[in-house]
Amino acid sequence: MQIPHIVPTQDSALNTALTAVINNKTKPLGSLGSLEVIALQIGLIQQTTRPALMQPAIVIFAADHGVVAEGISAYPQSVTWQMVENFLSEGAAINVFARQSQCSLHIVDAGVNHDFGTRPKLIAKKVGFGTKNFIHEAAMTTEQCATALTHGIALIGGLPGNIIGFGEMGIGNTTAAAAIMQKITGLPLVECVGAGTAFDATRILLKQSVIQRAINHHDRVATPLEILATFGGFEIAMMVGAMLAAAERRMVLLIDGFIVTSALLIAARLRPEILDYCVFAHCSDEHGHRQMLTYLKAQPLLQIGLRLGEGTGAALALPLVQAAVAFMAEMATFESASVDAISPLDA
Ligand SMILES: Cc1cc2ncn([C@H]3O[C@H](COP(=O)(O)O)[C@@H](O)[C@H]3O)c2cc1C
Ligand SMILES: O=C(O)c1cccnc1
Repeated sequence: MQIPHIVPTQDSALNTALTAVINNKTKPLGSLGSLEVIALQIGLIQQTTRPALMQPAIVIFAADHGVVAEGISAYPQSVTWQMVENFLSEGAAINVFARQSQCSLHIVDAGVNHDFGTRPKLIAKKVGFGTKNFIHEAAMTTEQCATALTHGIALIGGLPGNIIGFGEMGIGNTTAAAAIMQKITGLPLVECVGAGTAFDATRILLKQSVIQRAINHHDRVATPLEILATFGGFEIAMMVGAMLAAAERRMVLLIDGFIVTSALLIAARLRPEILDYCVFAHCSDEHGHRQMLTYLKAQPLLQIGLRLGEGTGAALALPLVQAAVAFMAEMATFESASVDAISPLDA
């Protein structure tokens, strides 16, 4: 398997040209805040002073986790496939928000512990019926990890647009994401473990001790791909492949919450240039997400107490990203609108 090659977006001449376009719009300098940062970023990604977003898509990667046997989630594993059914019948939060943001939604079975049969609307990329319990053995084999990455890479070729939001579904995956976070960032485990779907302190303590035992058990695991195969999930590995391929294709990557960002931690360790292509939709209320974002030097767009996943933060932030590109394309300049620009004394 070939890890996609990603080109850094930095280009000082284009940066200057884009900054001039942004600053010539009829507004005080810098007054559109984060939208200006995103407009500049997308101009650099698309290598143009006239960026445009087409056919936005959100892809939900679903899979199950063997570590649920340790009681780390408040919900049973069956919820994963039941929620996939809910996505397919358009009843989940992400269906509502994707409709509202007018983006297409794609659901991938990366490794759910359920036989869905043949379903036209479900993208069947099942690597296995859930991962192994990583407290005893690696969650997946090296081959399964490579297969998941390869499927993720291939999926991107089937998308017509130039912006992709990442979402996930998998009972137990906040435990996998917390383990990945600890291994990649080196932060103390207590900083990495949050409640997930649970709300009782006892379960958080249980999660911490399960992950600590697993980390001790797999004490030689060090490279990003080893970390992914040992502690990850099929949906997380498939997201890593899809993220790398999307950045290679110069798409905008809309990053959702805690689990999606854990996939990005792996992708960024493999290809640091990927961060040039990422827009961070929100800061989740999941304990640990803020620290992950700080580690990646990321500025999230929203902080509205979300802790759901599914790509809901990405769907909600999409209109803001579209607004950034729209103001570049549609706002008048000081010259075209005959508005007096900044006076030379203050310039
Ligand atoms: C009904 C329901 C819908 C969800 N949609 C996303 N998640 C979120 O919660 C799960 C992770 O939390 P934990 O690690 O505690 O199991 C993931 O499936 C995530 O996408 C859901 C969870 C539930 C219960
Ligand atoms: O931040 C997230 O994406 C998240 C948090 C809790 C549960 N599921 C997802």
